[in-house]
Amino acid sequence: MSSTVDLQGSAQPPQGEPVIEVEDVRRVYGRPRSGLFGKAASVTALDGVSLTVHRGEKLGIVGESGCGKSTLLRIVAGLHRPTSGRVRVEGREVTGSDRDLAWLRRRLQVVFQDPMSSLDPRMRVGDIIAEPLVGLRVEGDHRARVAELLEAVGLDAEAAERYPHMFSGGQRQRISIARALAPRPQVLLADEPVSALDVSVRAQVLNVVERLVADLDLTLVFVSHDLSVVRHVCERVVVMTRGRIVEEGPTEQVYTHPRHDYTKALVAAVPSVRRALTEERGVG
Ligand SMILES: Nc1ncnc2c1ncn2[C@@H]1O[C@H](COP(=O)(O)OP(=O)(O)OP(=O)(O)O)[C@@H](O)[C@H]1O
Repeated sequence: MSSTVDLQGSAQPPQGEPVIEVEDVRRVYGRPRSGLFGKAASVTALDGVSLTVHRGEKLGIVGESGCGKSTLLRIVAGLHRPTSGRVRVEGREVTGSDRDLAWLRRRLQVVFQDPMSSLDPRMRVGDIIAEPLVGLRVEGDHRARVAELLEAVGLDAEAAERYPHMFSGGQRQRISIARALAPRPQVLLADEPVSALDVSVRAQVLNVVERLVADLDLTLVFVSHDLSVVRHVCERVVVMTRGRIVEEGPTEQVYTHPRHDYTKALVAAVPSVRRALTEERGVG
C-alpha cells in the first residue's frame, strides 16, 4: 500500500520518497508441543503485510493486542526475521546480518514500551545514551553529544552521572528517546512508548517525541493500541487485525469514516475518541 485513499476514493499519495517498504511479509512463530503427544502449534503473527512509509511521514499502526503490531515493527528494525516476504529501508534489504544491522542502526532506531527493562540498571545514564555511538563507532565528542541529547529531551546535564532507577518512568522514557536519537537516525520506530507510563506524564513524553520528530525532520512509525494517542501524533494510520492490514488512510478520515467493520468497532469502543469526533465533526 503506497498511497492513501480518501473518502471519495481519490488517491492521495503521501509526500516524500519511500523510506520503509514492507512487501508481503509473513511471520509464523512456532510453539512448543503441549505434552509428549501434543501437536506443535504455530501462530501466524503476520499474514501477508505490505506497507510503504514515506520520508517525513508520521504513521500510526493500531489494532488490538496480539494483532501483530510489535512483530511488524521488530521485523522492520531487523530484530526478527520474516518467515517470507521482504523489507527494505532506504531501498536496501533488511537481511539481519551484522553488517546490515550496523548500517540500519545509523538510520533507524527503536523506542520500546518499557523504559525500565530496556535500560541497563548497572550503567550510568550518560553511558547508556552513548552506547549506540560507541557500538556504531560514531566519531566525535560523545560527552558533548550526550549533554546535547539530555537537554533535547528536557533533562539536566547531571543526569548523565546517575543510574536509571533514580528516575521516574517518564524520565526513563526520555532517556530511551535520547539514546535512540544519539546516532542521528532519520527514522524512529516507537512501540507503545507511553503505554507503561502514568497517564499524568504520557502527554509530556508524547510532546517530547512530537517536538523532536518535527525539529529533526524524522520519519516516525508509532505503534499503539491507543487510538487517541495515535490521533494526536500521526497523520496517517494503518489498522491491523489478526496479522493483516485491513484499512489505511489519513487518521482523521479513518477515525471519522471507518470503512472496515473491524475499524468501526475499534473506534466505537473508545468513548474518548468517539466523543471528540462527535463534538468536532458531528459524527455519531
Ligand atoms: N516470540 C514469540 N513466540 C511465539 N509467539 C509470539 C512471539 N511474539 C509474538 N507472538 C504471538 O504473535 C502474535 C502477534 O504478537 P505481537 O506482539 O506482534 O502483537 P501486538 O499487536 O504487538 O500485541 P501486544 O500489543 O500485546 O504486544 C500473538 O499471537 C503473540 O502471542
